[in-house]
Amino acid sequence: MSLQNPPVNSLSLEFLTDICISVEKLEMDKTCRGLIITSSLPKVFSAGLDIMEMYGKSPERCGEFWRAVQEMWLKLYGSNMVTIAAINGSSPAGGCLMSMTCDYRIMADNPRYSIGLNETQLGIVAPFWFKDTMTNTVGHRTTELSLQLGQMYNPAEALKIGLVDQLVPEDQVSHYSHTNHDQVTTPDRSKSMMRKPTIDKLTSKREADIQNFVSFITKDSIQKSIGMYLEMLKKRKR
Ligand SMILES: CC/C=C\C/C=C\C/C=C\CC/C=C/CC(=O)SCCNC(=O)CCNC(=O)[C@H](O)C(C)(C)COP(=O)(O)OP(=O)(O)OC[C@H]1O[C@@H](n2cnc3c(N)ncnc32)[C@H](O)[C@@H]1OP(=O)(O)O
Repeated sequence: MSLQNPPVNSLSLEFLTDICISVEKLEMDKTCRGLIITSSLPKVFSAGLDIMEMYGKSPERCGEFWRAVQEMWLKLYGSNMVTIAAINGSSPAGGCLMSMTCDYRIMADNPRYSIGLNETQLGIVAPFWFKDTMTNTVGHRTTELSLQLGQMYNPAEALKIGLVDQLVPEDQVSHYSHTNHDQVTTPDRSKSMMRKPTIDKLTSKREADIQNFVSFITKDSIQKSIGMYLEMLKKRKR
């Protein structure tokens, strides 16, 4: 599955819906045992959630958006396929979350790329299931430090903390993700045994999580920080 939503593969409601439909189709295809997620765009795996979906939108629309974010996570984290993230560019926040849902992460060894949960930098708190996914990937202490600082990691740092499993030359990410994943076997009951408690936690709190998100994101103070962050993103470009 090659992500293609220019300019930066931000996860809008529409794009998330497309991703969910694609994963569902593959999941039902009995001939398909594995899924490699990568990006068709240069330099960016995914810029994470589309910030425009969280800025100036109605509570109803925000709720619909958040349900789609949850659905993407539930489908990928609970997938019965072998899943590999071929991270061929930067992958902040929701992009990092998406790659952490996979069984194995291969990243391009380019120091200009970064990956991590940077929500703190936007003035928001990472939702509990983002935190749980990271804890399951890199452990409690690293997650605590990482979330408090909104830390982004270059590929070497990401490998060191176990946020990615393998670094490969940039032009070989696709090759390695198709051929070099002996460490990942066909998902059996171990995968669901390891992930089920985390999945059940969100499933049982899904509606409350949507309500929390909507009331948090529509607050004036949060809207103001998101607006400032958007300005910063645009200025940084000039
Ligand atoms: C108390 C708590 C109670 C309850 C808690 C409940 C809920 C918690 C609340 C909220 C949780 C919300 C979770 C959010 C997770 C996210 O994923 S937020 C998104 C975070 N993403 C980012 O910060 C990424 C920002 N982007 C970048 O760093 C760079 O763009 C990137 C490195 C990806 C690529 O760089 P480059 O190739 O140089 O591209 P540009 O920076 O020039 O960008 C091109 C244009 O794209 C626009 N853009 C970039 N990222 C986004 C995005 N995520 N969404 C929308 N638009 C984006 C950028 O502004 C440029 O636009 P322009 O061309 O200027 O119009």
